[in-house]
Amino acid sequence: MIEVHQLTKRYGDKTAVDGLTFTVEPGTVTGFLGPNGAGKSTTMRLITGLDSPTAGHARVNGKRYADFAAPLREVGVLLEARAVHAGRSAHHHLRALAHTHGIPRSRVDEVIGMVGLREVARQRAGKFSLGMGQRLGIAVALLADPATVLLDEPVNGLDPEGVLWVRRLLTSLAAEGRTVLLSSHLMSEMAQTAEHLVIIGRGRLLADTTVDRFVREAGLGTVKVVSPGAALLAELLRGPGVEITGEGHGTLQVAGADAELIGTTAARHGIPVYELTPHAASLEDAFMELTRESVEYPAAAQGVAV
Ligand SMILES: Nc1ncnc2c1ncn2[C@@H]1O[C@H](COP(=O)(O)OP(=O)(O)OP(=O)(O)O)[C@@H](O)[C@H]1O
Repeated sequence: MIEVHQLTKRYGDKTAVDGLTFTVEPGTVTGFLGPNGAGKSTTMRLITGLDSPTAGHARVNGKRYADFAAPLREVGVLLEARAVHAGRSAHHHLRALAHTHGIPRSRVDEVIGMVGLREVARQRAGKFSLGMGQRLGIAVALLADPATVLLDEPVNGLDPEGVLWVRRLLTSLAAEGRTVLLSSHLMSEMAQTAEHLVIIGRGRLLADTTVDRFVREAGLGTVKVVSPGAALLAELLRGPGVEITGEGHGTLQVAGADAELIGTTAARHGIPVYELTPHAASLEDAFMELTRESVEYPAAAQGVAV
């Protein structure tokens, strides 16, 4: 389990992490989301002892990272891929790490196989593609078979097969009862991999919830209605919080009312309905809605004063 309590990190005038409190439970993949500059990498660095907090603390399984006798065995970390000596081979790099941490050599071959680098394990890592570098970084994180895994943008540079592989790997690590914290800007990927979400903006906690609940509670879903009585139905449905578009072609897009309410209203007034199709919002829609105010570097919208 990862516990972050009132964690704060200031760099001069800049508060990168601001009184952050959350817990990452074992057994599920937790997605760590936030716009650029929100403080995700800083938080991960604080959890893994690469930086020290200005205030508050972060603990893994009840201990500060610095207090672990063999941290690699407790927490596997992928923060910056390619932090490998370019002249070394993947095999050499992993063997050196295994040697200094008392990990058996057989485990090196095992993780090389797990991450799919067997063919290139003896080549210099400096020649690796971005995706191969990511795979090596993941191999390092898993080398000591840790119970907690933190991965910052692990699918960065991976091809679709690689992305699918990371997804399966992370879900299986969580299913084994491990604690998995994953950051990624790829919302569709996050929606398929993570079960739980911690979302931050400008260093502060914005949401700590499940993916399903987060998307549902964003209330951005719409219902498509096809009816010869569309205009009358729209009139009946209109009210506070209900937004209706697309009238005039017998088709309505209704936001703020669910299919049950729409169907019941139509039935009560004897209006025939040919189609009633709910469209759930995506994680991306819900994320954009939540973080609209917290975007550190907003893109200037064309023709709109910002
Ligand atoms: N060493 C540092 N010195 C000064 N400011 C820093 C330092 N590290 C991070 N920051 C600032 O702290 C804020 C949070 O940065 P961080 O890299 O943690 O965000 P992030 O959520 O990981 O962003 P991204 O999604 O772009 O990777 C940013 O404004 C960044 O410029």
